[in-house]
Amino acid sequence: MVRAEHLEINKDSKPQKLVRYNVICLKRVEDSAGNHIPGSKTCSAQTQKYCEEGNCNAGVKKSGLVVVKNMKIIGLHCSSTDLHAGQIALIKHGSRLKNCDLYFSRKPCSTCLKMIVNAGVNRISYWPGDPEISLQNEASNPTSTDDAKLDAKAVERLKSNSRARVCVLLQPLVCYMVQFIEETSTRFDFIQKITKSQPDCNTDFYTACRQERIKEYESLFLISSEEMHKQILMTIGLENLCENPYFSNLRQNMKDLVLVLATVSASVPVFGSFGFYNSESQGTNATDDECLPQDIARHCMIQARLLAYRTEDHKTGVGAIIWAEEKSRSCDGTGAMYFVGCGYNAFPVGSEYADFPHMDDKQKDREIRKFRYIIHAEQNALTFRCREIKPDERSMIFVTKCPCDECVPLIKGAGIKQIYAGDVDAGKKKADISYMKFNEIEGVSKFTWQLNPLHTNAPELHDLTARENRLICASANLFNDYMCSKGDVTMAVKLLASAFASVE
Ligand SMILES: Nc1ccn([C@@H]2O[C@H](COP(=O)(O)OP(=O)(O)OP(=O)(O)O)[C@@H](O)[C@H]2O)c(=O)n1
Repeated sequence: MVRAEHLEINKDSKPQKLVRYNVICLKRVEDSAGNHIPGSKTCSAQTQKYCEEGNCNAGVKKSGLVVVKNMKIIGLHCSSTDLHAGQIALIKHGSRLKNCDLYFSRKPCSTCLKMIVNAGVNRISYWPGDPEISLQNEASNPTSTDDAKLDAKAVERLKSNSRARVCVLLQPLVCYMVQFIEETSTRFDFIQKITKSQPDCNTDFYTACRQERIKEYESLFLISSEEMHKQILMTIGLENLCENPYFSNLRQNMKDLVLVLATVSASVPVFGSFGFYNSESQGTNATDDECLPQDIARHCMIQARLLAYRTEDHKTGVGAIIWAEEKSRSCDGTGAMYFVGCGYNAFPVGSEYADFPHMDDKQKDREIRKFRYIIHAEQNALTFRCREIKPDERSMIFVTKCPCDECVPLIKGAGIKQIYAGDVDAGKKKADISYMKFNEIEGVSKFTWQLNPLHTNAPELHDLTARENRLICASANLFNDYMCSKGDVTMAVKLLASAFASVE
C-alpha cells in the first residue's frame, strides 16, 4: 500500500535522501490550565483577533512537535499560551531527549533550540513555513520586528555550532497518493454511514467540508505570497531553496501535504449531529462513561486515520492511537492528556515483502490467508506504547475500524477505559477474523460514530443541507486553538489544527 516518505533537505545540500518514517500530524487543541481559549467567551474581541491571527504570545506562532526515540513516537506536544512546544517537550522528557529525533511544525526559536541542543538530541526537522518567531509579521512591518530577525540569526548560530542535525522536513508524496487518499477517504466508514442514513444526502457535505479544511490549513501552513516565502527562507538560512526548480518543488510538496491532511480530516466530518456516542452507558464510573468533547475525539480519530495509511495490508489499512488523561491536571502547564502509543496493521517487525500471505477471506485455501500473521493496529499500539496504562487514569483508544475478537479482550485486559471506533463491522462473523465480541464487551465504554441518540427523534437537527454544513465547518475557525479541553493535545503539523469545531 501507500507509504509516505520524508525528503530531508538541508541548507548545504540539494534534496538528498529519503527516509521512511511514521510521523503523524497532531496539534494542541486547548489549554486546560484555565488560560483563555481563543474563541471562548472569555476572550476579548481584541485578543480573539490577535489569536485568530495565530499571534498569541507576542509574535510567537503556535507550533507542534513530535518526539521520536528509536523510531518510536514517545511524545506529541503543542505550544500553550505560556509555553512553546519545545519547552513543553523539555519539561516532559528532560534528559531523555538525548538521541531523539524531533519534528517541528515550525522552525523552533532560539529559546527552545538552545535547550534542545543542550539535551543532546540527534536531529531536528522542521516545516519550512513561517518560523516560531514569526517573520511574516516582520515582512509586513519591517521596523518593529527586529527581534524576529535577531532570533533567526541566533537560531542559525546555534544550528551551526551544534552536533544535532537541523534540517527541513518534507514529504514528497508518492505518485497517485493524493488520488488514493481521496478515494479511500470518501469510502471511509464514517462517510458511508452518513450517506446511508441520510438517503437524500450525497457526498456534497464531504466535498464542502474538505474545501473548508483546505482553506484553513493553507492559511496555517502555507505562505500565500511567493515573494514573502522567499524572503523568509532567506532569513532562516535556506537561500539555496529560493531558486527554481527547488522553490517551486518545495511549494508544491507543501501544498500536496496540506491537501492530504485536509482530505483525511474531512473523512471524520463535522456533520449535523453525527459524532461519537455511547448508546449503552455502562453506568460504572461517571468519568469513564463521559465522552470526550466531539472535536477532540474527532481530532484523535483523524490521527488514527493518518496512521492507517502506513499499513502493510494491501486491502485494509487500520490505525489506532491511545491517549490517557492524567489525574493531576496542568502540573506543568501543558494540560492533562498524554500520548501513550500508536500503531497500524502490519506484518511482524522485520519481515520482508513475501514472507507472509496477503490473501483475504475470499481465498478458499485458509492456509494462505493473511489473518494469522498480520498484527492489528490495536496490537501494535499496545505493544509499542511508550507509557504504562494506569488503572486510575482514564485511557482511551481510537481505532479506525471496529475492534475484532482478537483485540477486544486485549483492550479490556490492558485496562483501557474507552474505545472510540466505527461499528459497521460489529457482529460480523468471518472464518478468520470476526467482530462478535465488540457488541458484548463490558466494563469498557464504547463511543461509536453515529447520530446523537438524543437527537434521533429530531430529524431537523441532523438533516442539514450541504450549505448549512459548510457554515458549521466555517465556525471551526473560531475554535482555532481549542481542541483538547482535557489537556495537552497531540500536535504535529498544525495541519490538523483548527479544523475541528464544536457544534454543540
Ligand atoms: N480493529 C481492527 C480490525 C481489523 N484490523 C486489520 O484489518 C484487516 C482485516 O480487515 P477486514 O476488513 O476484516 O478483512 P479484509 O479481508 O481486509 O476485508 P473484507 O471485509 O472484504 O473481508 C487485517 O489486516 C487486520 O489486521 C485491525 O488492524 N484492527
